[in-house]
Amino acid sequence: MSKSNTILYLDGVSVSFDGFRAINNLSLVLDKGEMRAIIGPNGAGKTTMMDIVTGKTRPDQGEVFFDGQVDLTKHDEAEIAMMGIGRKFQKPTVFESHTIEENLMLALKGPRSIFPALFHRRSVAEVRRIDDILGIIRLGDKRDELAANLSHGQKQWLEIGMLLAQDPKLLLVDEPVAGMTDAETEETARLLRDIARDHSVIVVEHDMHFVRELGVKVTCLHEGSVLSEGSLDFVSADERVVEVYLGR
Ligand SMILES: Nc1ncnc2c1ncn2[C@@H]1O[C@H](COP(=O)(O)OP(=O)(O)OP(=O)(O)O)[C@@H](O)[C@H]1O
Repeated sequence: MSKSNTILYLDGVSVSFDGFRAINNLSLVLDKGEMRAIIGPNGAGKTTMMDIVTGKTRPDQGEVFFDGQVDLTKHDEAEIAMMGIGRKFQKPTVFESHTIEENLMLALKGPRSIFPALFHRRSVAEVRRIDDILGIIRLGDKRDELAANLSHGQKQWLEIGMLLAQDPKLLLVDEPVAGMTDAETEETARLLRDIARDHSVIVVEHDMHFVRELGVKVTCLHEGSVLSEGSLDFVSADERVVEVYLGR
């Protein structure tokens, strides 16, 4: 299969830990601009797959390409992040004692130290970029509030905003709606759909109501490989998916 027009291309990828194959001949292709939902039971290999993409774990075998041509197995975590793969872990890690705007400024500045990031004069371009991100993450009216005062769901949105501030091409988002209210969950689906208009996105999630709201192609992983792939209706009707995951 051709890699051109793909943002992520995994073919025949395997990785073992102490002889146990956590990822087993996994092939998964994400087109440029696509948003994909990844589902599957505990231990299916979802986190390990993301660890391989971000360079945290090296595969024993297989091809892992980003943006059609970059061989990710030849790069380390820091290089991969710089190339434009951003990852959001499940637990929000915002700077609680800083305002929403300061959190976004820190993210815009990336690896620079906190002091200059917070106290240098904001350029017009930076202010505009922060305005855009605040709009996308539904926190436009909370700019000067402390992050500590946000709800759990809003903290998740802020962290997604911090990811956007680094201008990634591909976002990996791990269980974004765990612990959110129903209203926040639905808003998160809309928010990610907005982001997916100009980014490629992979969302790992167990909440099937949320996955339905995303309205994208679904991949179900099981024992380190793809068990089923297609629309949510197709995947949920797959007896093997019902047996190992949905029917539980
Ligand atoms: N560093 C490691 N050392 C040993 N085993 C590991 C390691 N990382 C993952 N595993 C094993 O690999 C398998 C896949 O784990 P992984 O965390 O990728 O699954 P997951 O689909 O993300 O599950 P969950 O939904 O619970 O997050 C599991 O059996 C896990 O115990």
